[in-house]
Amino acid sequence: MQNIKIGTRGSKLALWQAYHVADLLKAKGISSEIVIIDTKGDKILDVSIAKIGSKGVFTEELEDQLASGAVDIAVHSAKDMQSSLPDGFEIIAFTEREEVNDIILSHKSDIDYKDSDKPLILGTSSTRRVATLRHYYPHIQTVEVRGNLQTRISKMESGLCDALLLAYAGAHRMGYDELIIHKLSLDEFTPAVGQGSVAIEASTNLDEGIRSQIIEATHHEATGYRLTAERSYLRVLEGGCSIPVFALATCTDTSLTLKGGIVSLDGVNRIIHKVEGTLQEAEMLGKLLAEKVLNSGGDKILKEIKATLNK
Ligand SMILES: NCc1[nH]cc(CCC(=O)O)c1CC(=O)O
Repeated sequence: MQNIKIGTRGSKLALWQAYHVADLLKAKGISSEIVIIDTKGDKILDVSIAKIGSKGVFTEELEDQLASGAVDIAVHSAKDMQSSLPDGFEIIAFTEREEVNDIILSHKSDIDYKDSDKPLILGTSSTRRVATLRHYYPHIQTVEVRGNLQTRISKMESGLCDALLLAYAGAHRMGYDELIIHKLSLDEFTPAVGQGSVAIEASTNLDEGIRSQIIEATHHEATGYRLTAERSYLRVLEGGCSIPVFALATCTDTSLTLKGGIVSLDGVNRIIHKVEGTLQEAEMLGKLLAEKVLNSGGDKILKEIKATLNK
């Protein structure tokens, strides 16, 4: 087996993910090396992702390297991946998912976000989190904080906000467990599609033997079914990471439950539905959920969101 070249962004979280994949490969006796690639999303730090346009800001440059064969696979946060990949690329594996919750992270341990008498400023850059806060906790003020986790924490320390609203997976992987002061409920803060899993992307021209060995070493089957359902939902909503849609699939050995919906940017309208079926129906369940959400007012919310973001 040749040495697998793993393409990744250079942020600390991206490198954690790449080394995680390298470890999974190594456990099956496959050697690899990590190749760092700069992306547009890494370079443009002063414009919100929602404004750059989410399509491929973190993936385009990686795909160029996959296409040229300079790297064999690219590793991404599954959450940051478009629901439909450009022709010639595919996700070949999803690693076992981490806990999917959103969390509040702060040096101040006395933050009670449910107490509407206490002013609170939360830093986040996700439209889903902002809209969800407006829906459940309208007393909380939000401020946009971008950049990697280390940058966000230093912005918080310099007083931009009291706390950060983040994914548990990223905070945990970066070693910030001690600063996690609240774990948010999955019913309120239903996560973004794919949150907590690492996706492995390849060119459709990747050698079949190499491809199957990589899958064998890294793919987690239950996570795969869950993300297939969630991503199928996202594909219909055409939601990149800038649109506040959310979905979370859970599964047993045979069955799959998919809950998800959409929330208006002002937080006023939040629609959520649940569908159930077998693991093999994952793709169909995503479409079924999308149909339910769109038919119960989601179509109107989606239209409003797109009109606002395109302004
Ligand atoms: N959008 C940025 C991003 N992409 C993946 C993670 C965290 C790790 C994960 O959810 O897989 C984060 C940070 C965050 O949302 O707090």
